[in-house]
Amino acid sequence: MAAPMLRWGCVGRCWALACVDRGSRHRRWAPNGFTLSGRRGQNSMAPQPVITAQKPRKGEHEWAAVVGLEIHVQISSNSKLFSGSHVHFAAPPNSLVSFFDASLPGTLPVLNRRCVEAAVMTGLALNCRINKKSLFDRKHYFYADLPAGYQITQQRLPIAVNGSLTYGVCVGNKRSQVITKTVRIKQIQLEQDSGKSLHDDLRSQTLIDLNRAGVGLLEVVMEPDMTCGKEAATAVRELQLVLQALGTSQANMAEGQLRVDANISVHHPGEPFGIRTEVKNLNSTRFLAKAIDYEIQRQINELENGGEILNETRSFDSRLGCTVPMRDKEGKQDYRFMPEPNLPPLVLYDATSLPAGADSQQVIDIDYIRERLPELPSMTREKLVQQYGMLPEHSFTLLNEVGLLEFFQNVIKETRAEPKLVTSWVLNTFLGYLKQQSLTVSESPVTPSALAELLTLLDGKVISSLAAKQVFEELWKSKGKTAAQIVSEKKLELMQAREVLAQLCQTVMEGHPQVVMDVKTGNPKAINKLIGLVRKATLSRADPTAIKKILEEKLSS
Ligand SMILES: Nc1ncnc2c1ncn2[C@@H]1O[C@H](COP(=O)(O)OP(=O)(O)OP(=O)(O)O)[C@@H](O)[C@H]1O
Ligand SMILES: [Mg+2]
Ligand SMILES: [Mg+2]
Repeated sequence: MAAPMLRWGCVGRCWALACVDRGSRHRRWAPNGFTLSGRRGQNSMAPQPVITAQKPRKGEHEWAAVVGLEIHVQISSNSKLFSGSHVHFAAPPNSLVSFFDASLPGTLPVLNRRCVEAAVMTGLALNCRINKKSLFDRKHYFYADLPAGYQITQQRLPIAVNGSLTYGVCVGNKRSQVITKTVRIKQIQLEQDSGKSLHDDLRSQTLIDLNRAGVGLLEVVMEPDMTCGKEAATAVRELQLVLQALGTSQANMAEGQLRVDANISVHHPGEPFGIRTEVKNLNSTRFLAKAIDYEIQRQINELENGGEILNETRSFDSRLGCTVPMRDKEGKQDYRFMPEPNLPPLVLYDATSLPAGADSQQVIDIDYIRERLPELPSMTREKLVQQYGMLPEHSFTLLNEVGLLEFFQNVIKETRAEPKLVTSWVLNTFLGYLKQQSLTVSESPVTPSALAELLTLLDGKVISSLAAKQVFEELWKSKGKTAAQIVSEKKLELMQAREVLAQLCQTVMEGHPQVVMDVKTGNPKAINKLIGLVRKATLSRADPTAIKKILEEKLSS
């Protein structure tokens, strides 16, 4: 059979794949669990819009893709889940290892209260039901960086279940439309991280660093409600913002504090879900989206060619942009789960079950935590829209770019300019410069105070908007100078003196009698030419509205 030709196309609001076989069988894939003919795939969450621009051509069949994520989140805590060892990124190898972390016989786990509180906070923020009783289990597998031969996790009864995460996907030509989606959270479980294996190919050795062994993790397991890389990446970004707002994890993907395993399958709409593959350890949202879209395409391709999908773990090769089978985990693992004998059930309380006179240091009160939850990103965005009249998509950009919201709020605090003007400058000019030079907000040469001063000058009509752009460019180049200094050095103040402007208008009119005649004989648009000439004579330092007013007066007299 000839290899099928794979074609990508953007159908309306999300990328979709059309898989076209030159033979008689044509199939195509539509995002969101919907088929291109509009029927919903199984198990999909709350109604979501059908995303389709074209109907399948005659003879074409459809594919639906299904994506479910397992996310390992490193809990922000000074010490490990069951030992007092410190947690610190990039410490010298094996410098943060207690006897328990190294699984020395006779050592016992002591549960870290902070990790439990973090799990409860995260569960509540993700609308989960918090189990007042949860259990710890041993999950066995053999790997050199797991000295006990098992990981302590919560397989039978996890701490939080049945939640949801709502996220907004920005779509459209200018990403100017926000579609709200929800993914169900199956469960959140507390578990230990493993150590790290460092392979030294030169000496054919594997070195083990146990600093990470026993660090507290939350495994967030999502239901298979997503359908493409973009949705998954956006959901993960939202989760990251939630965790950071709660302070339960720094969720820095580059430092391994948030790692994603993506489960992916494809099926024909109306049929049961297909066999899933699991792409392990994705540590950036960009790679996550790429890996998922590649894997969907690969599976369709495989099935179209008469092949089959194996229930296997794969890894993403970011250099080649493809997924490859992982050699170390072939076949279905038998984890031989068993109850952890050294840890009693974890019991939590709420207002109704809290024993009278309970020592608050000894118990965890779910309601106490719920009442103290900080503001979550969805609320922050809502406030931005209400307080500043901002478009929803702008509130998404402000939160998504690291440090941008704080920058914006500092500018607002220090300027007299209207919030709309600040929003436009921060999101267009400032962010545009950052992107062009691949800089982060914290690396920006322009401080919030400098931009605030510039916008105050613009708002007060001390400078024109054209001059403001010039001042911004100077601010960017000449670190340390204030906007006022640049305005005065470059003589960019708006020309305010009416007599001077009137004189300039008079000179321009006298020099261009034909244009004057055009305006007077019924071509009002010709006045723009005169305005342009006066502005040029003022080196763009005059307010075009003021010029227009003077010219109109003169032309009508
Ligand atoms: N047919 C499917 N297609 C895509 N994703 C699926 C499918 N069925 C289940 N999933 C997703 O696979 C994940 C299963 O995770 P879970 O932790 O329950 O099991 P696991 O992957 O077998 O265990 P482990 O934690 O050892 O990786 C969930 O995120 C779920 O949404
Ligand atoms: Mg799992
Ligand atoms: Mg898994």
